[in-house]
Amino acid sequence: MGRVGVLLLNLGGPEQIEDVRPFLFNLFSDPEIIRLPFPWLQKPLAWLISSSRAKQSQDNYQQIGGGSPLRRITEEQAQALQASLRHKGHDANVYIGMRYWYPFTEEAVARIKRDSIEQLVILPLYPQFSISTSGSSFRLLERLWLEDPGLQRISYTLIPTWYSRPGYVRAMAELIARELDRLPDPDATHVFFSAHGVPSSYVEEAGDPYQKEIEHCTQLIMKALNRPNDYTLAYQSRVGPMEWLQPYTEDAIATLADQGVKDLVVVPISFVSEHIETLQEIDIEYREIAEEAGIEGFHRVPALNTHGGFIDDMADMVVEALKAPRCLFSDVVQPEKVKLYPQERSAWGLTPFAEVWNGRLAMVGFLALLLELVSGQGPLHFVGLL
Ligand SMILES: C=CC1=C(C)c2cc3[nH]c(cc4nc(cc5[nH]c(cc1n2)c(C)c5CCC(=O)O)C(CCC(=O)O)=C4C)c(C)c3C=C
Ligand SMILES: [Fe+2]
Ligand SMILES: [Fe+2]
Repeated sequence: MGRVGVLLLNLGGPEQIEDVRPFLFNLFSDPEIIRLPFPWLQKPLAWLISSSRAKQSQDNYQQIGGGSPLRRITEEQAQALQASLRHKGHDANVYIGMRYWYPFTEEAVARIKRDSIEQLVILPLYPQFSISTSGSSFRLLERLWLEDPGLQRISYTLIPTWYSRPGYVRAMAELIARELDRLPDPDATHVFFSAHGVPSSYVEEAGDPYQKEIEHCTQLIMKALNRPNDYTLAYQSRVGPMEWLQPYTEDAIATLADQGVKDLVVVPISFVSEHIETLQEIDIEYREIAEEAGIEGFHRVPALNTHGGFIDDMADMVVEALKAPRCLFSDVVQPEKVKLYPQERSAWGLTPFAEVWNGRLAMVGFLALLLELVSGQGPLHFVGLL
C-alpha cells in the first residue's frame, strides 16, 4: 500500500467576528446553497445577503465567545483519528478541508499533493448526505481533480454517507442515555431530535436523500437506545422566506409543550461537532422558546466531538474503505441519482429570445435588490429575508 491519506471534509466557521461577513459571502456564493438560474448573479447576491445578514450572525457568534469552535474541534477529531488509525496498524496522514473557511479544501488538496499521498479516503464529517453539504464539497473536489493531472494520479475513494454505522449509532445512543440518566424520571422525558434543515425543494425537486437519511438515522438511534421514551424529529436553522423541511424545531417544541410535555432532551443530529447552531441556537434561542412555552426541563445531548467509540468507528470506516471497491465522484454526483443543478435543465435555456429577456429581467431584479438594500425598504424586507 502506498502513502495513505484521509481527507476530512467540513463546513468551516468564522474564527473571529471580522471573519463572519466573508465567511457568509463564501457560503452564499455556493450554488449548492443558493440555486440561481443565472450564475453571474451568484456573487452579487451573495454580497447582498452576506452584508445584510452579517450583523445578526455576528451577534450570534458574539454570544458563543466571538467565533466558531469548528476548526479547533475538527483538528482534535483529525488528531484522534490519526492516533486511532496508527493504533490499528495504519500509518495515515489526516487532512482537513473546509468548504467556506480556513483551512480551505484547496489548501488541504495542495498539502496532499505535496506529501505525495497515493491512496486517499475522502470522508465528510456529515453522517447524512445532503446536496448542500457533502455534495457541495464533492462537487468542488471533482472540479479540482478535473483541472489537475497531478491529482488524477491519486487513487481516491469517497464515503458519501455513513449514518447507519453501528459505532456511530451506538455512540449517539450512549450520549442520549447518559443525559437521560441524569434526570429524575428518565423514561418520562421526551427525546427531541433537532436536525439542520434544508429547503423542501432540495428534497422534493432536486432529489436530495437528506430527509430520508435523517429519518432512518433517528429510527436506528432510538432502536439502539432501547428505552420507552417518546421521540420527535424536527428541523432547525431555517434561513430566508422559502419553505424548509418541517416541522420546524420552534413549532414542534410549542406543540409538545401544549400537549403537556415537561422535560425535553434535545439531540443535535446532523453534525458531529459543537457549533453555532448547538451552542447558540439550541442552548440559547430554543431554550428560551421552550421555557416560555412551559417546558420545565430543557436539556441537551452534547455533540460527539472526540467521543472514543465514535473515533474508533471512524478509523474502522477508513480501513474498510481502503479495502472496498472505490467510490468515485461520478458514482455520487450523477444528476440522475441526485439532481444537483435543476437550473442546468433546459427549462432555463428556452430560446435565445427568452434568454435575452431572462437576462434583462434579472438585471432589473438586481437593481431592485440594490435599491432595497440602500433604501432599507422593499419586498425582501417585508418577507424578512433582508
Ligand atoms: C448537515 C448540516 C447542515 C446543512 C444540511 C446545512 C444547510 C444549509 N445551511 C445554510 C445556511 C447557513 N448555515 C450556516 C452555518 C452552519 N451550517 C451548518 C450545517 C449545515 N448547513 C453548520 C455546522 C453551521 C455552523 C458553522 C459554525 O460556524 O459553527 C450559516 C451561518 C450561521 C448563521 O448565520 O446562521 C448559514 C447562513 C443553508 C442556506 C443551507 C441549505 C441550503
Ligand atoms: Fe448551514
Ligand atoms: Fe442559526
